[in-house]
Parts: sequence; C-alpha cells; structure tokens
Amino acid sequence: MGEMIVEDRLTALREAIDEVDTELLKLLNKRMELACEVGRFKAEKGVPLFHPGREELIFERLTKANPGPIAAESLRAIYREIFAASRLLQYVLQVAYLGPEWTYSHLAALSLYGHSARYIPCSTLEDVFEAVLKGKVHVAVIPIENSLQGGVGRSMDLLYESEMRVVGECYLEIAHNLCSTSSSIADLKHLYAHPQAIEQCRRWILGNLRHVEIYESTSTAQAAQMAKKDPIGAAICNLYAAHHYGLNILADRIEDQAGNTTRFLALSSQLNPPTGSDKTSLLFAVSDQPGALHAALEAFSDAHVNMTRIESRPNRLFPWQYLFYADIEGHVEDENVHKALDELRTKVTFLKVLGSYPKRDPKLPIRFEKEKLRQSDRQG
Ligand SMILES: O=C(O)C(=O)C[C@]1(C(=O)O)C=C[C@H](O)C=C1
Repeated sequence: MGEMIVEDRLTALREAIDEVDTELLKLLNKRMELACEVGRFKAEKGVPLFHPGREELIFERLTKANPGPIAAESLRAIYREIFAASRLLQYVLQVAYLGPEWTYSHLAALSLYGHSARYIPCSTLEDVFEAVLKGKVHVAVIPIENSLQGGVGRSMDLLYESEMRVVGECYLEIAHNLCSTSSSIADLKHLYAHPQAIEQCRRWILGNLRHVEIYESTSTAQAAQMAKKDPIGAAICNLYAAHHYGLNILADRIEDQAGNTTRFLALSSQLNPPTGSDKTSLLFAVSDQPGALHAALEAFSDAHVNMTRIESRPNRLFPWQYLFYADIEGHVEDENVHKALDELRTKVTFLKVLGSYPKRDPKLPIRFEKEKLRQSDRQG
C-alpha cells in the first residue's frame, strides 16, 4: 500500500472515531442530566443519595448484555468512572479508609468508587468505623482477610461490636516492592515495614536484607513515609506509595508467594437490593454442647446454600466462647437464604446478619499496575 493510501485510510478511520466520540459525549451528558434529576428528586423526597446496589445492578445488566469486543474489566472501569462523575454532580461521595494515603486500603477504595469520590484517611480501624457510624462519610472500606494469613482480627471484632452493613467487597492483589531514596540495596541499614508485609516477604528479606535492622510500621504507606526521611532506609510498600512518596523501586514483587490477595469490605448504613449474584456475611454463636455447630451448619446444607467462608474468633465479651464468621452465596431476600437463616435462628445462641452485597470473583483480583500510575497522577 502506498504512503498516501495508508494516510487516507487512517484519516477516514480517525474521522469515524471522532464522530463516535461526539455521539458518546452527547449521550454521556444526557446520562449526567438524568442523574442530576434523580439527585434533585431524591433530595426533595429525603431519599438517601448513596445507593450502592443500583450501580451493581447496572454493571450486572451491561456485563450480561455486552457483545464485545470490549472486555468486561474495561467496561467495569469505564462505568466506575461514569458513576463517579454522575455522583459528583449529585453530591461528593465520602469514603473512609485506613490511611495514610496510598495504603492498600486506599487502592481498594479507589477500585470500588473511582477517582471523583473524596477519600478520607483514618489512623485506626476504630476511626474508620466511627466515621460511618457518625455519618461523617457515606461508606468505609476495611481489610477483612488475606489469602495467606486469614482473617483481620480487629476488623472482625469491630463488625461484631458495631451496627454496620456490609454493602460491597473487592479483592486486591498485594504486590510488595522494596522502595527507597537510596539506589543500592547494599547501602541500606534500615527496613520499615508493616508486620504483615514482613511476614509475606520473609524469605526474600532473609535472602537479601540480612544486613538491615527492621522497624515495624503501622501501615505500608507509613513505612514509605519513614523511608522517605531516611537516606539509608527502605520500605516495603506498593508502587503507588513509592511513586507518591518519591521513592525508587529497588526490587519489585518481593512477596514470597504469588497470588497474595486481600479481600476488603465496604461498609455503610444502607441495605442493598438483590442483583442475582450476591453474597451474605453473617456471624453467629452456638451453645457449648456436642453437635451444636454441626446442627447450625445443617441450616445451610438443608436449604442448598453454599458457604464460601467460615472462620472462628474468640468472643471478647465472653472468654472461651467463640463467634463464627460466615459468608454464604445469595442475598437475604433470596428464598433459599431466607429459609436457611430462619432455620439457623432456631439453632444458634446469637445471630447477626451483616449484609448482602454483589459477589466478586477472588480469582480476578484488582491489580494496580505500573501503567495505571500515570492515571493516578492526573487524577489523584
Ligand atoms: O439511580 C440512582 O439512584 C442514581 O442516583 C443514578 C446513578 C447513575 O448514574 O446511574 C447515579 C450514581 C450512582 O450511585 C448510581 C446511579
């Protein structure tokens, strides 16, 4: 093909793209106007503005209707930002998370609510819970379990102690890096890291950093802040923390085990409607007698409800008694789940339904990669 023909073809294709973009812009603005109208209507009638379930229903419908070639993950990313822009016209969604900025919790929150929400870092998990309970934020994002280390005890205790609804979940790939203002591992004398990160990179640290003294930090992002102030110090943190706190990456992906994933929960004071692909979280206690747990679990098998997780935790109010945290497939309004919970209530000494929310696939965790850093620069 001659050079002119190539140019002509490219120009024609780009003109066609320009036309589609103009059309998309018109449609996007039309959508935003409708969302504004919904916002005004809700405000007038005193209906809560934040409605996480509606977003999930839209995602769900479009994913099913999508003929391709756009990938489901791309469609979700586009809609995450459409919702964020749409919410921004109605109000600013406030999201609390365990800070400081650029912790994995921050990344999980960003993956759930997009870049137009306002993110409020809290210094403890207690403060994160309190922010929602006191109505200072619409939603909070907390870590609940890690694929290698199991449940996050403090989050589990706080779910028991507070009145909170679980309204969403997400799985985030945990990718650790050794980051420093120094450019050589040999020059390092100090390592700042969160205890869980130390645990997850233990073999790598033993193999490469035997010469350094380890200082525990309260989060991976705090480790990055400490390393920034120490010319002979390094931190274990994510790429975003390294980038935003101005650190070099001395080694990437230093976690010992591939597939390290943390599950996060979104908490709010509202209920979600069923989407057809939900999960329900609950906690319960059984009496101290033979077969009590077995009998409780039968409630699920009898109603053909699949349990995706069960974990026990000491009951801090009653020593040597235990609480069971369970996740089951389905929504509390689904018939089989309703039936299972009715039966469960007759077999347990305590039951708290934490909430139903759209189910995510643990095998498809959110990944924050290098390429996405530029985007966070523009928007973060
Ligand atoms: O349906 C609503 O309740 C809306 O506020 C509209 C809308 C949308 O853009 O589709 C706005 C923001 C999202 O949170 C979910 C839905």
